[in-house]
Amino acid sequence: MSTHIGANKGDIAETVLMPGDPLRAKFIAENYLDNVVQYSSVRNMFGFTGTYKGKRISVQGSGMGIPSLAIYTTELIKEYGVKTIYRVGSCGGMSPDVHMRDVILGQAGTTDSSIIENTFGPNMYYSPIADFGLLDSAYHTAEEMGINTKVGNIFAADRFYNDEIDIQKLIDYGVLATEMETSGLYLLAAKHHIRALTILTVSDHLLSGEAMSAKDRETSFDEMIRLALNTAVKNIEE
Ligand SMILES: O=P(O)(O)O[C@H]1O[C@H](CO)[C@@H](O)[C@H]1O
Ligand SMILES: O=c1cc[nH]c(=O)[nH]1
Repeated sequence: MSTHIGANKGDIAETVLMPGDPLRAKFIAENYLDNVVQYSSVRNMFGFTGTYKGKRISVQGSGMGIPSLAIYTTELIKEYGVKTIYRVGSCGGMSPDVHMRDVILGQAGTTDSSIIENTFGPNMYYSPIADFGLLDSAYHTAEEMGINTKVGNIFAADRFYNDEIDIQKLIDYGVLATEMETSGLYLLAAKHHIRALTILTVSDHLLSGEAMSAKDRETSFDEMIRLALNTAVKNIEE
């Protein structure tokens, strides 16, 4: 067991899908994986291992925000040997070019989180980016599956509710959508030399004010989940 994950060594696959919502983790495990075993319920941040198309895959909730994601990501890597993480999240569309239910591949993570500065110190503006191999693979897998994707910069916000930030400036600079984890995931992936990719579904739109229900955020992201799983099986080596 690690501090926040109630699994034994070997219980967790080298490839992990990581939604923020632990109930989305449960939904993915129950509806998409075979031979499922729940390895953790610590803090109700559920984790499961099963198979998809014969390949071993785990699903682990990360919670909301970079501090929570960083706990699970670090323990998955350091305690359980995880090598590849796909974040499967909801997001708020920012750009007029993205619409409700669009699937977005996070090429890079902009953030107002302190994680960059508390890693590199002041005056070093490190750019956390996706693993290019996974990004390329997910993009082409989506094409094969007939899923239209948008690819670009994601804003990982430190606060969900923040009326003090210049959202319009981020939109003007091409940021597609906002969520709360991608920059932290990509930074930690770089630190620990693992692969990571964020795949998102637009659940809200900041320009139109449209918003999905909590139940839809838990259960209605079929395209994103199948894309993540199909990309994952292509990138598992054994
Ligand atoms: O749907 P998940 O994966 O939790 O992601 C988004 O939803 C949460 C906010 O509602 C934040 O975690 C944000 O990043
Ligand atoms: O607007 C949104 C929607 C989902 N997740 C976020 O973090 N922000």
